Amino acid sequence: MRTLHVGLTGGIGAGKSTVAARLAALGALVLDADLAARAVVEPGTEGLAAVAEAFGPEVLGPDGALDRAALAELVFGDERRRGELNAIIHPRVRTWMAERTAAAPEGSVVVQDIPLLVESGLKPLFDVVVVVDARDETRIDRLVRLRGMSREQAEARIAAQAPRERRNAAADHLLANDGTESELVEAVDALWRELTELHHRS
Ligand SMILES: Nc1ncnc2c1ncn2[C@@H]1O[C@H](COP(=O)(O)OP(=O)(O)OP(=O)(O)O)[C@@H](O)[C@H]1O
Repeated sequence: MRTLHVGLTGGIGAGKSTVAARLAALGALVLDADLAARAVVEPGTEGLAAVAEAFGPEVLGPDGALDRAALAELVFGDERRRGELNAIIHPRVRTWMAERTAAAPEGSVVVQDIPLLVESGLKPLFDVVVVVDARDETRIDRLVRLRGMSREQAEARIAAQAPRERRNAAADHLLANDGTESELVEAVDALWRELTELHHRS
Protein backbone atom coordinates (compact mmCIF):
# COMPACT_ATOMS: atom_id res chain seq x y z
CA MET A 1 0.00 0.00 0.00
CA ARG A 2 1.35 3.40 -0.93
CA THR A 3 1.63 6.45 1.34
CA LEU A 4 -1.41 8.70 1.68
CA HIS A 5 -0.28 12.34 1.50
CA VAL A 6 -2.44 14.64 3.59
CA GLY A 7 -1.99 18.42 3.79
CA LEU A 8 -3.27 20.08 6.96
CA THR A 9 -3.81 23.80 7.25
CA GLY A 10 -5.91 26.41 8.96
CA GLY A 11 -5.84 30.05 9.91
CA ILE A 12 -4.01 31.10 13.05
CA GLY A 13 -5.89 30.04 16.18
CA ALA A 14 -8.30 27.81 14.26
CA GLY A 15 -7.08 24.64 15.99
CA LYS A 16 -4.61 23.14 13.52
CA SER A 17 -2.11 22.04 16.17
CA THR A 18 -4.88 20.36 18.14
CA VAL A 19 -5.91 18.42 15.01
CA ALA A 20 -2.29 17.53 14.22
CA ALA A 21 -1.75 16.16 17.74
CA ARG A 22 -4.89 14.01 17.51
CA LEU A 23 -3.92 12.66 14.08
CA ALA A 24 -0.47 11.77 15.45
CA ALA A 25 -2.10 9.95 18.38
CA LEU A 26 -4.26 8.01 15.92
CA GLY A 27 -1.20 6.82 14.00
CA ALA A 28 -0.41 9.42 11.34
CA LEU A 29 3.15 10.56 10.77
CA VAL A 30 2.82 14.31 11.28
CA LEU A 31 5.44 16.61 9.80
CA ASP A 32 5.35 20.20 11.02
CA ALA A 33 6.48 22.85 8.52
CA ASP A 34 7.21 25.39 11.28
CA LEU A 35 9.48 22.86 12.98
CA ALA A 36 11.13 22.06 9.64
CA ALA A 37 11.72 25.78 9.02
CA ARG A 38 13.64 25.92 12.31
CA ALA A 39 15.50 22.64 11.74
CA VAL A 40 16.93 23.70 8.39
CA VAL A 41 18.74 26.68 9.96
CA GLU A 42 20.01 24.98 13.10
CA PRO A 43 23.70 25.56 13.97
CA GLY A 44 25.97 23.64 11.64
CA THR A 45 23.44 23.35 8.81
CA GLU A 46 24.11 24.37 5.26
CA GLY A 47 20.82 26.35 5.47
CA LEU A 48 22.20 28.54 8.24
CA ALA A 49 25.39 29.13 6.23
CA ALA A 50 23.24 30.23 3.26
CA VAL A 51 21.27 32.66 5.45
CA ALA A 52 24.48 34.13 6.94
CA GLU A 53 25.97 34.44 3.45
CA ALA A 54 22.91 36.32 2.16
CA PHE A 55 22.15 38.48 5.22
CA GLY A 56 25.55 38.95 6.82
CA PRO A 57 27.16 37.80 10.09
CA GLU A 58 24.91 40.13 12.11
CA VAL A 59 22.12 37.52 11.88
CA LEU A 60 24.25 35.11 13.93
CA GLY A 61 24.33 35.30 17.72
CA PRO A 62 27.54 34.97 19.75
CA ASP A 63 26.92 31.20 19.98
CA GLY A 64 26.72 30.90 16.18
CA ALA A 65 22.97 30.22 16.24
CA LEU A 66 20.49 32.20 14.14
CA ASP A 67 19.46 35.46 15.79
CA ARG A 68 15.81 35.40 14.75
CA ALA A 69 15.08 38.88 16.06
CA ALA A 70 17.96 40.37 14.01
CA LEU A 71 16.81 38.51 10.90
CA ALA A 72 13.18 39.53 11.42
CA GLU A 73 14.35 43.14 11.70
CA LEU A 74 16.11 42.88 8.33
CA VAL A 75 13.17 41.37 6.43
CA PHE A 76 10.33 43.21 8.18
CA GLY A 77 8.43 45.28 5.64
CA ASP A 78 10.95 44.47 2.90
CA GLU A 79 9.31 42.25 0.27
CA ARG A 80 12.53 41.69 -1.66
CA ARG A 81 14.54 40.56 1.36
CA ARG A 82 11.65 38.43 2.60
CA GLY A 83 11.52 36.78 -0.81
CA GLU A 84 15.26 36.18 -0.62
CA LEU A 85 14.87 34.51 2.78
CA ASN A 86 11.96 32.39 1.58
CA ALA A 87 14.00 31.30 -1.43
CA ILE A 88 16.57 29.89 1.01
CA ILE A 89 14.17 28.36 3.54
CA HIS A 90 11.30 26.97 1.42
CA PRO A 91 13.23 24.51 -0.80
CA ARG A 92 15.07 23.19 2.25
CA VAL A 93 11.79 22.72 4.10
CA ARG A 94 10.41 20.83 1.09
CA THR A 95 13.50 18.58 1.08
CA TRP A 96 13.22 18.03 4.87
CA MET A 97 9.56 17.03 4.43
CA ALA A 98 10.24 14.87 1.37
CA GLU A 99 13.06 12.95 3.08
CA ARG A 100 10.88 12.13 6.08
CA THR A 101 7.93 11.24 3.90
CA ALA A 102 10.11 8.90 1.86
CA ALA A 103 11.38 7.22 5.05
CA ALA A 104 7.84 6.54 6.35
CA PRO A 105 6.87 2.87 6.56
CA GLU A 106 4.88 1.52 3.64
CA GLY A 107 1.19 2.39 3.81
CA SER A 108 1.66 5.34 6.18
CA VAL A 109 -0.65 8.29 6.37
CA VAL A 110 1.71 11.27 6.26
CA VAL A 111 0.24 14.58 7.37
CA GLN A 112 2.12 17.74 6.47
CA ASP A 113 1.06 20.55 8.81
CA ILE A 114 1.62 23.73 6.77
CA PRO A 115 0.15 27.05 7.98
CA LEU A 116 0.46 28.72 4.55
CA LEU A 117 -0.37 25.68 2.39
CA VAL A 118 -3.04 27.51 0.40
CA GLU A 119 -1.13 30.80 0.13
CA SER A 120 1.92 28.87 -1.14
CA GLY A 121 -0.07 27.01 -3.82
CA LEU A 122 0.86 23.58 -2.44
CA LYS A 123 -2.57 21.89 -2.73
CA PRO A 124 -1.59 19.85 -5.83
CA LEU A 125 1.09 18.02 -3.79
CA PHE A 126 -1.54 16.23 -1.66
CA ASP A 127 -4.06 13.44 -2.05
CA VAL A 128 -6.26 15.14 0.53
CA VAL A 129 -6.26 18.66 1.97
CA VAL A 130 -7.78 19.16 5.43
CA VAL A 131 -8.63 22.70 6.53
CA VAL A 132 -9.40 23.56 10.14
CA ASP A 133 -11.75 26.49 10.24
CA ALA A 134 -13.25 28.76 12.88
CA ARG A 135 -14.93 32.14 12.74
CA ASP A 136 -12.57 35.11 12.97
CA GLU A 137 -14.21 36.17 16.24
CA THR A 138 -13.61 32.70 17.76
CA ARG A 139 -9.97 32.80 16.69
CA ILE A 140 -9.39 36.32 18.03
CA ASP A 141 -10.92 35.26 21.34
CA ARG A 142 -8.58 32.22 21.57
CA LEU A 143 -5.48 34.19 20.59
CA VAL A 144 -6.25 36.84 23.21
CA ARG A 145 -7.24 34.41 25.99
CA LEU A 146 -4.76 31.59 25.37
CA ARG A 147 -1.84 33.14 23.53
CA GLY A 148 -1.56 36.45 25.33
CA MET A 149 -2.03 38.56 22.20
CA SER A 150 -3.79 41.91 22.16
CA ARG A 151 -6.94 42.11 20.05
CA GLU A 152 -5.04 44.31 17.54
CA GLN A 153 -2.19 41.78 17.25
CA ALA A 154 -4.66 38.93 16.70
CA GLU A 155 -6.52 40.89 14.02
CA ALA A 156 -3.25 41.81 12.27
CA ARG A 157 -2.09 38.16 12.23
CA ILE A 158 -5.42 37.07 10.79
CA ALA A 159 -5.31 39.82 8.15
CA ALA A 160 -1.81 38.68 7.06
CA GLN A 161 -3.16 35.26 6.01
CA ALA A 162 -5.54 34.28 3.22
CA PRO A 163 -9.18 34.97 4.10
CA ARG A 164 -11.21 32.01 5.40
CA GLU A 165 -13.23 31.69 2.21
CA ARG A 166 -10.13 31.22 0.08
CA ARG A 167 -8.58 28.64 2.43
CA ASN A 168 -11.85 26.78 2.83
CA ALA A 169 -12.31 26.59 -0.94
CA ALA A 170 -9.15 24.46 -1.10
CA ALA A 171 -10.48 21.92 1.43
CA ASP A 172 -11.34 18.33 0.61
CA HIS A 173 -12.30 18.06 4.28
CA LEU A 174 -13.32 21.01 6.38
CA LEU A 175 -13.16 20.67 10.17
CA ALA A 176 -15.29 23.38 11.74
CA ASN A 177 -13.94 24.28 15.17
CA ASP A 178 -16.33 26.79 16.70
CA GLY A 179 -17.58 24.33 19.31
CA THR A 180 -15.75 22.52 22.10
CA GLU A 181 -12.34 20.88 21.84
CA SER A 182 -13.90 17.46 22.41
CA GLU A 183 -16.26 18.03 19.48
CA LEU A 184 -13.20 18.77 17.38
CA VAL A 185 -11.48 15.58 18.53
CA GLU A 186 -14.60 13.57 17.61
CA ALA A 187 -14.60 15.14 14.14
CA VAL A 188 -10.91 14.25 13.73
CA ASP A 189 -11.61 10.64 14.75
CA ALA A 190 -14.36 10.45 12.12
CA LEU A 191 -12.05 11.95 9.52
CA TRP A 192 -9.34 9.42 10.43
CA ARG A 193 -11.77 6.53 9.90
CA GLU A 194 -12.69 7.98 6.52
CA LEU A 195 -9.07 8.52 5.50
CA THR A 196 -7.92 5.07 6.51
CA GLU A 197 -10.89 3.43 4.74
CA LEU A 198 -10.16 5.40 1.60
CA HIS A 199 -6.52 4.45 1.90
CA HIS A 200 -7.20 0.74 2.33
CA ARG A 201 -9.46 0.73 -0.73
CA SER A 202 -6.90 2.55 -2.91
N1 LIG B 1 -12.70 24.02 20.25
C1 LIG B 1 -11.86 24.67 21.08
N2 LIG B 1 -12.33 25.25 22.19
C2 LIG B 1 -11.51 25.92 23.02
N3 LIG B 1 -10.20 26.06 22.83
C3 LIG B 1 -9.67 25.51 21.73
C4 LIG B 1 -10.46 24.77 20.79
N4 LIG B 1 -9.67 24.34 19.79
C5 LIG B 1 -8.44 24.79 20.08
N5 LIG B 1 -8.43 25.47 21.24
C6 LIG B 1 -7.30 26.14 21.88
O1 LIG B 1 -7.03 27.32 21.12
C7 LIG B 1 -5.63 27.55 21.00
C8 LIG B 1 -5.26 27.56 19.53
O2 LIG B 1 -5.40 26.23 19.03
P1 LIG B 1 -4.24 25.56 18.17
O3 LIG B 1 -2.91 25.82 18.82
O4 LIG B 1 -4.62 24.17 17.89
O5 LIG B 1 -4.42 26.49 16.89
P2 LIG B 1 -3.56 26.58 15.58
O6 LIG B 1 -4.54 26.68 14.50
O7 LIG B 1 -2.56 25.50 15.55
O8 LIG B 1 -2.86 27.96 15.76
P3 LIG B 1 -1.46 28.40 15.13
O9 LIG B 1 -1.75 28.62 13.69
O10 LIG B 1 -1.16 29.62 15.90
O11 LIG B 1 -0.48 27.30 15.40
C9 LIG B 1 -4.96 26.44 21.79
O12 LIG B 1 -4.65 26.93 23.07
C10 LIG B 1 -6.02 25.34 21.85
O13 LIG B 1 -5.88 24.54 23.00
